[in-house]
Amino acid sequence: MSYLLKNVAPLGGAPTDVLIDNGVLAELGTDLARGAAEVLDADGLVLLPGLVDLHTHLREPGREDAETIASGSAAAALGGFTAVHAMANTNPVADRAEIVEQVARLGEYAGLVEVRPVGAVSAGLRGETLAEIATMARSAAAVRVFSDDGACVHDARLMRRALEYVKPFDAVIAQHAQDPRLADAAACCHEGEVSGRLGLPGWPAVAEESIVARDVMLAEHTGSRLHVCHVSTAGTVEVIRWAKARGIEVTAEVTPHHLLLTCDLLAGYDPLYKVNPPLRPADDVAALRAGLADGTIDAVATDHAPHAAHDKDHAFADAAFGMLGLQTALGVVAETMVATGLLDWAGVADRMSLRPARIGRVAGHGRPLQRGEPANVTLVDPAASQLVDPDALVSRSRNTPFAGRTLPAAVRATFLRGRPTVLDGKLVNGIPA
Ligand SMILES: NC(=O)N[C@@H](CC(=O)O)C(=O)O
Repeated sequence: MSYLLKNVAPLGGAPTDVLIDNGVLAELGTDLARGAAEVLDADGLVLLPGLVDLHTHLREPGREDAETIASGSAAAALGGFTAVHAMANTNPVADRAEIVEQVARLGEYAGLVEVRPVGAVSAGLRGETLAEIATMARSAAAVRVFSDDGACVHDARLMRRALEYVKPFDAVIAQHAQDPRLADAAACCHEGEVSGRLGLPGWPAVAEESIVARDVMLAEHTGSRLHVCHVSTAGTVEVIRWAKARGIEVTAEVTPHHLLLTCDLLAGYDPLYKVNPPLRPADDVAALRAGLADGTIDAVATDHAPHAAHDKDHAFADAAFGMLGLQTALGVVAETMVATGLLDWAGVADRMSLRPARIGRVAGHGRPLQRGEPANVTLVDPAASQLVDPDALVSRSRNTPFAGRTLPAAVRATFLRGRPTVLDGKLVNGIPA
């Protein structure tokens, strides 16, 4: 099947026609002949390289009540993604070849996005001994991102070893930066005025910043690649800016929710706003936006963290950490970065596709929109808007913090290797069972 996108704006630039044929962008130009292709009127639509998420919790194996690889893949495709990285904090933990290979295989069966498994850094995410990094890197899943996300690799010696170990595989350590000695187990919100007012134990910003400062020095010492997950404070942005200026190989991501929401939302003790790292004050949000705009923060990553109602609907202190993100990410970025003039659509493509694909070494994704490139692309209507209705999301969970908000822009179509997974804003093959 081939598709002719009529009058589409690649990266928001001048309108042109794009022919998708044989899995690739076969032709770009004005007034292309339709031939046997199905024509999609793309007037006013922006063509982006398919979005790539560095940080997705798909919950399979182990918590299929909250999400499966198929349901999470469907949410991703509807959100405009063509590749996602499945975090390792599953049950069993993805700390060896059999598990990462199974995750990749289930992703292929679902066939909606490329599912790139993340391997654990430490065995069982316990932070004591290294996981089977080499066998995961050499396995059929060819893991290139390793992370204990949900837990910090807090032991400096283990972190140093992990950085050294991944280097020959050109892989990266994605660190959940949070010193467990500074952010104790009971902490559940930003430490500051808000934690005092609500009477909740808080996480100080320095628990994140001190680990990032240490890790960039370890990355410099080892000459390895470090990636900082979900940056949440202005101080972390400063440390990364300094490290990059020094030539250290560090990259970083920010989540959509940290770009939009502040800890003021916690006033009603609604557990939907409970997330790790926590929502921060407005000054931090402004610094995160500025850091993403100037490229200090390389990527937007969703940290899509589905939780079943029986884990999330509790008193604030007892509820699970995490928020859905895949289906709302682009809208939140459009609101916080495009509508504010901080990024144009080419900038969105860079932060949500090109750079994350490069960081994760995801072949065939995050490529320039040029003839011959794999047709992993998404069509966005920048003039549309979407009302977030939790019941309309295809995730198995409902824990979106954006319910009732109207977000700008809407994904109209997503193509994976030339095949549409989403058309007219709907899954081509319906919602997976
Ligand atoms: N980001 C989150 O709030 N939750 C994550 C893991 C984590 O605690 O970081 C999850 O797996 O639910």
